[in-house]
Amino acid sequence: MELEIHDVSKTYANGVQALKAVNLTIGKGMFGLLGPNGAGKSSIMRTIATLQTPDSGEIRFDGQNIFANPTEFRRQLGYLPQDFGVYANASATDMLDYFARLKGIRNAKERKNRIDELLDLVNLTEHCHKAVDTYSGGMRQRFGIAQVLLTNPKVIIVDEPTAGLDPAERNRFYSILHQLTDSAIVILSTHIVGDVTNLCGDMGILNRGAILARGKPDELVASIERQIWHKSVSRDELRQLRLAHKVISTRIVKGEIQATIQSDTAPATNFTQSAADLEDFYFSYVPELAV
Ligand SMILES: Nc1ncnc2c1ncn2[C@@H]1O[C@H](COP(=O)(O)OP(=O)(O)OP(=O)(O)O)[C@@H](O)[C@H]1O
Repeated sequence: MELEIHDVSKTYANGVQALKAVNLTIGKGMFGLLGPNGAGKSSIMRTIATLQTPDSGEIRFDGQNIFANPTEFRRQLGYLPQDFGVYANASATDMLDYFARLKGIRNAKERKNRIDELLDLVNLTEHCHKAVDTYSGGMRQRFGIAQVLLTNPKVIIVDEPTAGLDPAERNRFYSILHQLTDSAIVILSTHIVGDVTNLCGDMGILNRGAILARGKPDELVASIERQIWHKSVSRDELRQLRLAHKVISTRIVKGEIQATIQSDTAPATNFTQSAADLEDFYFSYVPELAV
């Protein structure tokens, strides 16, 4: 099972070049597409979902160009967009039944069994008769996943699914996604580094429409090991540091500014070396805006 994205570029009518020759080959399991707001994550997700065509380049699933027969590819696809609408007052069961019919599951018993199974998977059985538009954000996202899974898709795309979820709901959502990775390609787009750390065996960093880094999270972190240094600094010191060093991020820790620097050697005395993590790797490619 393989999804190959070759040299995919897209410029919108307003002149914004959202994708610049994106190349990615994605296999079974959870792939994290990490990038800041406006990086182009939704653009690549919508393109894979065949909702928009690239200006140039090609996307192949198991060797077949997905745009040659989009209807056929969509049968194997589950797409959870960033914002998906729900019908006022309809219960989860009724909506899933409606979508299952639309997707061609004609046998009523088969539909009921599949819906019961999915409601159980996403822990919504006890709420299945309540109107979906009264659900919390986390419940809605779990409902969205149930909807996506109705037809056992082989390629599942989830666009920033954990934005706005509280930590408990986020964990719950992770554990549902995790259960899908044995049998499908799952592409998760997110700007939350922790989502990728916790879930993904493979990842890419997208910024300004281009893939900046690609690999297994552990290996990417290992590539900057021993290069990460911290120090608490004043705003003036921070300004000076930026002139001479690669300050990749700053954080307020106990009311003080803690600067993180990437360097092969100690930048100066009083810096503490620390173990690198995925957030450091991310910021080494996508520097945060100066505070
Ligand atoms: N339909 C569109 N028409 C014109 N410009 C668009 C369109 N969709 C996205 N863009 C622009 O393309 C760029 C990439 O947007 P995209 O939504 O793909 O990024 P993103 O990484 O998903 O961001 P976010 O995390 O904010 O959703 C942005 O500059 C955005 O304003």
